[in-house]
Amino acid sequence: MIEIHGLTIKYGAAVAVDDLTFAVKPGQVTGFLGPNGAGKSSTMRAVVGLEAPHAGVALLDGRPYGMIGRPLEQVGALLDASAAHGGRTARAHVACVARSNGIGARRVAEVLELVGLAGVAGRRVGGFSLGMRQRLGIAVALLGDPGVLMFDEPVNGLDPEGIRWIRGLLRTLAGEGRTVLVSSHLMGEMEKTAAHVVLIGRGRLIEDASMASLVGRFGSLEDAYMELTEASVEFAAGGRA
Ligand SMILES: Nc1ncnc2c1ncn2[C@@H]1O[C@H](COP(=O)(O)OP(=O)(O)OP(=O)(O)O)[C@@H](O)[C@H]1O
Repeated sequence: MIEIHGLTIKYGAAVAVDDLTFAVKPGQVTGFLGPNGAGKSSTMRAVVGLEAPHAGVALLDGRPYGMIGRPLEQVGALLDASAAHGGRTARAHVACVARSNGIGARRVAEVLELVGLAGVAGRRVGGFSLGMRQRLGIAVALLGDPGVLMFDEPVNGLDPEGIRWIRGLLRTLAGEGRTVLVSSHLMGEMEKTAAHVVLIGRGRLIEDASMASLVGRFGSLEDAYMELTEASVEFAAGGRA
């Protein structure tokens, strides 16, 4: 379970996340949606201690990230697919993270197989496509077999097979009773994947509802999104139709 209570994150004078409160429950995929700059990544970063909130807290199963032992076994996160060192091989990258968390070589091979990179594990990450890097980031997120998983725009750069694979993976992870939070701008894909939606705009909560209720009210997730975010879009090319 992820609990966000009154979370406020500022960058200088700019408020990126503004008194945000919501909970992400285990056993279902929760889509984390909102326009560019809404504060999704900042919120996810706060959950894993990469942002110091101005106010409020982000809790993992009741405790802040800094208070949990063996963090990789509690929470896995894909936040930035470009985070891996380009000069390392995929296997070396995952093994390096594994070693520093007391995780053995067998699990390294397992997660590389799971994300479809076993055949290229000896290649340098610098030569990987965006989709391959996403898969590598997902491998690292899964390394500790954590109960909480966060994926920031994981389908970016993935081919259709990869997008379908992610959909199945997220559903399977949630079906195993894990807490799964995933951000995306692809409404059609989210409608197929998530059972619950947290929608934010300008750092504030707009909607926290089941997918079924949103689709029931608006006809589709895209229509729900367009209507509910109308007042919160900061960047719209040529104005909004
Ligand atoms: N390190 C930073 N320094 C300054 N401002 C930042 C920083 N990170 C994010 N911001 C600002 O905070 C706001 C929220 O950004 P954030 O990346 O959390 O939004 P997002 O919802 O993930 O957006 P997107 O959908 O475009 O990825 C934006 O206005 C952004 O410019």
